[in-house]
Amino acid sequence: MSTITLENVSKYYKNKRRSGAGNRYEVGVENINLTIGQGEFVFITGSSGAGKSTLLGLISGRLKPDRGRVLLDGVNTARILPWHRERIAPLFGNVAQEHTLIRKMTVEENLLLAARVGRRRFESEKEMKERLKKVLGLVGFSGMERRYPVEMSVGEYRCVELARALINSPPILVLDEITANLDDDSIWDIFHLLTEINRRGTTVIMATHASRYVNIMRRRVVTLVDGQILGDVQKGKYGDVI
Ligand SMILES: Nc1ncnc2c1ncn2[C@@H]1O[C@H](COP(=O)(O)OP(=O)(O)OP(=O)(O)O)[C@@H](O)[C@H]1O
Repeated sequence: MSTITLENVSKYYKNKRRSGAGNRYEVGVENINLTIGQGEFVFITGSSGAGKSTLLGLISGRLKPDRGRVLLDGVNTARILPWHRERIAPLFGNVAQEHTLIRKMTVEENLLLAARVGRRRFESEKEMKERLKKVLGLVGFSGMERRYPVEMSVGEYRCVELARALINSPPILVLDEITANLDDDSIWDIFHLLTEINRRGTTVIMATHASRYVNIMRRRVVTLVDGQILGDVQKGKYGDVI
């Protein structure tokens, strides 16, 4: 079980566009206080540049806060010694905004690579392949092990990335804009899939612009504006601010 807590967390970037006496730093997020319990389904919303990707990076440990603390089950992740960081990585299954399957590898090769470098210990190659079959079945991709990324639609590609994120059975999924550029049917398929994964106990944290779907799903909605949380509403709607 993993509870994520952010206490007064800020993240700044060096401002590359600075000219003359402008700001030296760009705000990624500022003074974020947020707790997400195991098994929650949370949408992170906000306009472009509001800080969604930064927040997801801080949650999954990809980014380090400049101020404040990120706690996992009460343990400050900054205090975890480098050689113990590998304990954090298996907690998160990530799907990034960019497409990240390896083009020259089949679906099976992509997923097995993630299983081998992931820190979940499979007892045997057989167990790993059984897990591969299971996650491909879950995303509706049974029997497609030999396909290459170029042979897939964007929606199928996203499902395979989800399967890859799930192969090591992480308790938390962190998803950044994974339904961008998908047609309605594919978006629905992914939301149904995520609902099912969440029903089985996995925390789902998802940055999205898909307002229509957020409004239908009625889950917790965290709204960011200029790097700050302006809304955090259970069974919320897109753009709810409190
Ligand atoms: N690597 C970086 N270097 C400099 N500034 C950055 C960097 N990454 C993000 N920023 C800035 O931090 C702010 C928040 O960016 P972030 O990508 O987290 O927003 P976002 O809500 O995910 O946006 P989008 O919906 O466009 O993906 C923006 O002003 C952005 O320009």
